[in-house]
Amino acid sequence: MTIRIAVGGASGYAGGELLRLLLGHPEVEIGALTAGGNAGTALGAHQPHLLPLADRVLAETTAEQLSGHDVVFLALPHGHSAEIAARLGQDTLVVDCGADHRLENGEDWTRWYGGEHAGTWPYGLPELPGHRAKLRNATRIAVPGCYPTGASLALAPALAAGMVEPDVVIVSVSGTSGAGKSLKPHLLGSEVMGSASAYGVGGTHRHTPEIAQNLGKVAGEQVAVSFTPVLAPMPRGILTTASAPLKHDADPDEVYRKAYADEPFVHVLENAWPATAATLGSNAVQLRATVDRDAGRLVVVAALDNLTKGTAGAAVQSMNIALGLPETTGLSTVGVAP
Ligand SMILES: NC(=O)C1=CN([C@@H]2O[C@H](COP(=O)(O)OP(=O)(O)OC[C@H]3O[C@@H](n4cnc5c(N)ncnc54)[C@H](OP(=O)(O)O)[C@@H]3O)[C@@H](O)[C@H]2O)C=CC1
Ligand SMILES: CC(=O)N[C@@H](CCC(=O)OP(=O)(O)O)C(=O)O
Repeated sequence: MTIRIAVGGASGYAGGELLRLLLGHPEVEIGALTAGGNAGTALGAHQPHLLPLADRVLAETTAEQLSGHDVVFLALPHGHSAEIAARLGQDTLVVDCGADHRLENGEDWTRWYGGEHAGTWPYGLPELPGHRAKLRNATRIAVPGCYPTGASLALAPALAAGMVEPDVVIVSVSGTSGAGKSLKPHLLGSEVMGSASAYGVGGTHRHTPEIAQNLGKVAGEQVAVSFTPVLAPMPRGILTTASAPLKHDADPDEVYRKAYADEPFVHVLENAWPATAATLGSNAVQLRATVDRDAGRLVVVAALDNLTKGTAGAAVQSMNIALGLPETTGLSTVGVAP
């Protein structure tokens, strides 16, 4: 079977990671590649690591350019996917790496992103209960945000087991590629190098409602989420530390190992603590949970690559499920270290 794919936003970080993974996918043929202002230039000028595609010329991001493919990946800024998807038939699988279709509550969307909600699509985090089944045969998929992936996988097993109170604290350290390629004042090299800085402090980051949505479903009740993102001087990776008050005593190793026993991409570590370097370029999430007895809290640490499992890897994994391919096709769990 040859799956013809197109990538909207191929010059960006998420688009580049999608193409890196898709070049290694045995069932895929790469069709149209599009961009915004960089349309008309060669992909090699933006993605020098994607040598086999270096001479491809980027087209404008329009539904016409993206139509005629089996799968269209959209790695565009927020707000661009609904209009394009509406003009691609339901026989095309559209996988949106942006946030437009992740939230279920339209009021949440308007509060956190502004404007009208474009609707909710099946959510590309199959490791959360109930999601894998909804991805099978889906024709529209919303890829999770990079922070919600680590935070949700870190806390879901404990909340599902009733082990902790629905009142969680999450601090996630992210590499700079999480912010995309466009120039942002706080991301100038001289501001970022040699310094770690918190942002979106005080419950103001737009991933907070997405995390609360995921955890609330697992817990079966509303979960209070305090989330603080931290920018760190590294290109890729997210290290999340999550904690919650213990409700009853249980062995976290057992709870977490059981929850993820059949998951090919979630690795519950036994001897080491998760580190971002070990997940670079891989679709793996490393996790480990423990109990801080003096504080009466569960503490979980999770590491992933924001561009792989945090975006493009989740997109390819979700495509595999939707098309009935083995879920791990074209995806590696081998990282790069040191
Ligand atoms: N980076 C990450 O870790 C994650 C990113 N995402 C999401 O993926 C999407 C892409 O992010 P990322 O790759 O980081 O961003 P980048 O800024 O690196 O890339 C954006 C891409 O979109 C194109 N683009 C920009 N404006 C327009 C426009 N008006 N019309 C058409 N195309 C346009 C750009 O083309 P050009 O080069 O011509 O400007 C580029 O190809 C976003 O929605 C982001 O939120 C999700 C999870 C994690
Ligand atoms: C380091 C950094 O800036 N990270 C981004 C999160 C990127 C992400 O997951 O993107 P979505 O916009 O698709 O939700 C941020 O905090 O906005």
